[in-house]
Amino acid sequence: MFHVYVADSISADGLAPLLEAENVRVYRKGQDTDFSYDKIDALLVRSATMVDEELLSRLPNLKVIARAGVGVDNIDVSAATKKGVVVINAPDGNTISTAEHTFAMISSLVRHIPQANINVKGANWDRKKFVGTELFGKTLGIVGFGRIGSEIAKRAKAFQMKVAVYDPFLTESRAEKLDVASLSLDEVLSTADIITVHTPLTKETRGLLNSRNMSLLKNGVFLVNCARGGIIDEDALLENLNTGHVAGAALDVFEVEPPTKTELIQHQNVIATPHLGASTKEAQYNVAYQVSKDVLTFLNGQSVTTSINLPTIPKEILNKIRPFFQLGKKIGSLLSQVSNSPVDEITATYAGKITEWETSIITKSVIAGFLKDRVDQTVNEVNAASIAKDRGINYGEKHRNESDGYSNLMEVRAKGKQVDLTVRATYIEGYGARIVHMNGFDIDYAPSGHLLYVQHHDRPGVIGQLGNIFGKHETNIATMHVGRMLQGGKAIMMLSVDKPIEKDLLDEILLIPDISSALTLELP
Ligand SMILES: NC(=O)c1ccc[n+]([C@@H]2O[C@H](COP(=O)([O-])OP(=O)(O)OC[C@H]3O[C@@H](n4cnc5c(N)ncnc54)[C@H](O)[C@@H]3O)[C@@H](O)[C@H]2O)c1
Ligand SMILES: O=C(O)[C@H](O)COP(=O)(O)O
Repeated sequence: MFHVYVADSISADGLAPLLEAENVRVYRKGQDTDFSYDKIDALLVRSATMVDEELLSRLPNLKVIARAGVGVDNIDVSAATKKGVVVINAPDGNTISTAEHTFAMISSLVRHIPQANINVKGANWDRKKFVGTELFGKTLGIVGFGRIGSEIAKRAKAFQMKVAVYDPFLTESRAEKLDVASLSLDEVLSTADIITVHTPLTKETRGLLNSRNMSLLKNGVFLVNCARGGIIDEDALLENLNTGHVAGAALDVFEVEPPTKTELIQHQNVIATPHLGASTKEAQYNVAYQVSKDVLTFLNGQSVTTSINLPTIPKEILNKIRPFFQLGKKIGSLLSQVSNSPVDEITATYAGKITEWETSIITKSVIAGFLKDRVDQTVNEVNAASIAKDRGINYGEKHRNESDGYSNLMEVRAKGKQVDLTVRATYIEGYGARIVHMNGFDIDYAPSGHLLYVQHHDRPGVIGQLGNIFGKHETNIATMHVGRMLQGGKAIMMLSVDKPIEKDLLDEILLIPDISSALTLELP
């Protein structure tokens, strides 16, 4: 049974996939109290809950954090990553609602609708006080031209506005396709009549509009922030509102929520909403349904494509690489068990069809498999890189053309001062994963279950003696594969058996004169 804790107010209809799943129990904050933090497998939040190191330390069993929305600035993603916790979000479920809210804010701002509404409700009729500005023909500056920014541009076009955009990641072809002028930030600031920001909040975008560059703004400009508090510096904004350089501001988000800067909120030319961009029935259903389905998929052992801290791989490709991903874990574990001295470098080399796909996640699975039994914490492809770094293990990957006749080939080399191990493997559709090479020996075996790895001399009778010992200990040999370089030279053997190999059996095998080493291996 999986335990899911819903920490913020999330649409109950959208939670249906989790609520209806037989292997999941959902606990909602304030409603269900019969749960313990140490059992929670998945945590669902919006922007209210701060998922910091302290909260993470109270959730030792946590596997996934789901943000029912876009912004993950309330989640310490790097702390989650270190703990091997996957972070997912619902990137497009609230795009339309937020774009519509932004446009409602722009219209309200330039026509003073909120102020006029209060005026009329106060039994006044001050028509002269609320003379507005038309949108027609004006330039809308959009800073951050992703999902929401581009939806706003479409709406601005319908109002016959010109659109000037700043986004360092915007390609020329996309700007052309959406018929917007792609400019520098300073150019947007100095030409637009209304400016709206739609970037995530990052260290680069905090204070993106600040006291320095606000001097470039046109006199009488309107500013809008429905993205994240802090992208427009609030102190600089207040100063420019007070001088009248900025004619008005529409704010849905604040540096601190609820906002504490009363002078800014109370300013007669500021209109404000309490972080309502995504607050529609439709958006809330969309984001809740999207993350519920993804959390369920993830808990049931399948991969998801909306992860923040894993490479984003399309589902069809993910299905194709899944066998290699599993094989990567096995190879990592095999190398870890075979190497008896420290490894400080792991290199995965890919050849064949597999090089057409994203291989970085497979390399991370190799590292996770290698580290799994060596560290006292959860290791998976999310935190494998940071754990490897902490342990001084460098890793890398290469692609090469020659695949030794296999349609796909994976080679992993683990090197240290006293160790240099190489394993090659392939995956054959309908047949499964095979290790085809180990440390200079060609071989062919399935890497799973209870195995015995033997290094010996290729002499008559070795296999017979070994078989007798297994028979005496009533341990059935399921498969046996032998590899040698030269007749009568060094050779290796890989046996798979039906149950774990006991110590006294192993000790007897080691007494066979032509066997130089024998190592039991357990693979997933
Ligand atoms: N008010 C709300 O309720 C609400 C709702 C949804 C999203 N949001 C906020 O809006 C943000 C944008 O959402 P989205 O879905 O459009 O995200 P998105 O990822 O599709 O778009 C963000 C864009 O910002 C651009 N960008 C990144 N760094 C930049 C920089 N330094 N300068 C200029 N552009 C930069 C990116 O290239 C990208 O195109 C979210 O991160 C979230 O914080 C707020
Ligand atoms: O990033 C988001 O998705 C929005 O800011 C919405 O936040 P909310 O889920 O708290 O409304």
